[in-house]
Amino acid sequence: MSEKYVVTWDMFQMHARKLAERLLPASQWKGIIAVSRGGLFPAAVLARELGLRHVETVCIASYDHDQQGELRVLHAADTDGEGFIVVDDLVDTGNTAKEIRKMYPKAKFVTVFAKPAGAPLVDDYVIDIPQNTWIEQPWDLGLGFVPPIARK
Ligand SMILES: O=P(O)(O)OC[C@H]1O[C@H](OP(=O)(O)OP(=O)(O)O)[C@H](O)[C@@H]1O
Ligand SMILES: Nc1nc2[nH]cnc2c(=O)[nH]1
Ligand SMILES: [Mg+2]
Repeated sequence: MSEKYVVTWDMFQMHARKLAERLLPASQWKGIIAVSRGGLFPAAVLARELGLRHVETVCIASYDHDQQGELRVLHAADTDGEGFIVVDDLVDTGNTAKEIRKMYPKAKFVTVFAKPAGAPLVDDYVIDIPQNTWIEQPWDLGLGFVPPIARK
């Protein structure tokens, strides 16, 4: 990836809240299925904003680099997705989204960020990100010392 897009916690929360607004009225939903792990973060925001307390997970692990695209399902919520919001933090190639759609055909599948290859696979998302850009999520970052510009 040639570019980087750094996301802070407050921007993430702001975008996730915008997603929540588009999921009103909340009464239409039985609950949320978070695509763990990235989807746990927007799921918490949606659950809070929409007053939903039924939160399930689908736990997916990607294989090694030499087996790119292969996914292993470690745990799945037992439903066809009817009345559920399935949420992930982002869609990139769309490989994860394809698998999720097969598992929960009746759910509404949303993400906070979407790159062009994956965007057609989600029902809604908030922020467009170019395909060549790596999204740095706040839970993968930490505060660190930055040396003064003038220091040699
Ligand atoms: O559209 P794709 O190319 O499939 O990529 C999107 C997926 O990649 C990331 O998860 P990752 O597999 O890194 O695992 P994690 O959520 O446990 O960090 C992200 O949270 C999405 O689930
Ligand atoms: N953090 C992060 N995880 C990803 N998984 C697939 N694409 C991305 C990305 O751009 N950022
Ligand atoms: Mg993920």
